[in-house]
Amino acid sequence: MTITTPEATSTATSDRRVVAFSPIPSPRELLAELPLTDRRAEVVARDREEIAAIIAGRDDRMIVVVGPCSVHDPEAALDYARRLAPLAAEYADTLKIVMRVYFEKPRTTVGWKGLINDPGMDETYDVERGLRTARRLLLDVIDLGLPVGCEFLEPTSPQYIADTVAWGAIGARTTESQVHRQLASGLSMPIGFKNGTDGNVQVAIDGAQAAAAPHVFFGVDDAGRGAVVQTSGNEDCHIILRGGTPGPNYDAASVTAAVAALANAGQSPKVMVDCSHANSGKDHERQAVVAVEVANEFAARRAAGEPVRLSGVMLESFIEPGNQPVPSDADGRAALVYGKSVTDKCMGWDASVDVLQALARAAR
Ligand SMILES: O=C[C@H](O)[C@H](O)COP(=O)(O)O
Ligand SMILES: C=C(OP(=O)(O)O)C(=O)O
Repeated sequence: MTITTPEATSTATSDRRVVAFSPIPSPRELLAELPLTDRRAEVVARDREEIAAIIAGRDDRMIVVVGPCSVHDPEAALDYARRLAPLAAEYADTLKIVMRVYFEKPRTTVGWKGLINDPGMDETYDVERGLRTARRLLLDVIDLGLPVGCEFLEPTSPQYIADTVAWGAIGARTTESQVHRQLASGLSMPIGFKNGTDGNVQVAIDGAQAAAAPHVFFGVDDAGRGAVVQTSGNEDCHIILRGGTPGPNYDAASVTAAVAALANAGQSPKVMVDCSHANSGKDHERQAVVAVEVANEFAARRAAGEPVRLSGVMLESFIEPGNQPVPSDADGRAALVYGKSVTDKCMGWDASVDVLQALARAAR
């Protein structure tokens, strides 16, 4: 790899704060090395269609996006996928289970930005290894029969992985960003826009509306060249209620308000509820309470013959409950607890099984 230093490229006014440029393989090269294959492509396309049908109200199952807050150990993530796959098959008549396989973490200020950015959690930022590890894991998860859900954060990273992804999210910190709305307009899978960290739901509705429109913007092509990107717009967008600074927003009044605002904007009057983040007060044990509450509302409305307003839920779940700090040195990395989040607190596996069962019961 040739690292270009600013001395080689800078002028008196450019790159004064850039330390280095480190080239990485083009998307085309990585996809050739780790191909999706026709068989997996069929599976991804079918999963995307099913998820889009639920969002549009043509399929009355519930989407459940469940998995770790972030992937830091691909082995543990695959172990989790092996546990989840049989449940996804068992509940397939009522739930469309999608595994959260999140590689890009938006930070409130600074912190570890995820496996693609720093796969060793050692500040070596081996992005090439991160991309390769991420893509390998995505293919392995698909091979277990699970659809994959990712948050898209870096505007060019989707070129390396998006062909494998059945559902995507734009996070609370970027939902108002034009760059991310443009990106979503060209992505091939359904996309959920989170409400803002301040609790503003309208920005998510605006995001979904902006992403449904065609856009022209700067990007890179699959050879990694700078390119003008023209998109046709993504009609399969929806909003995700994740709570905010003022508190949770999964209660009936908040959902009613969001559904009314969606109808006003001409969008599908259905919401996904993120049971974690500000809806749980970042308390992983509260996620189960939130999930059961929203699922009961789902069941009650359906039983009363009223329109169902919930298209899905999101859960942060891993093998062990809680979280642990991102290690700061090699000793810390060696002492990491297997299957435990290094970002937000997650429900442990046993609690997750109970919640999935409760959701399936409610949806039935
Ligand atoms: O979901 C993960 C976190 O909530 C998000 O990345 C923000 O994390 P931070 O506030 O710890 O930076
Ligand atoms: C960062 C996340 O959520 P939010 O954008 O809602 O904070 C996440 O789901 O990992």
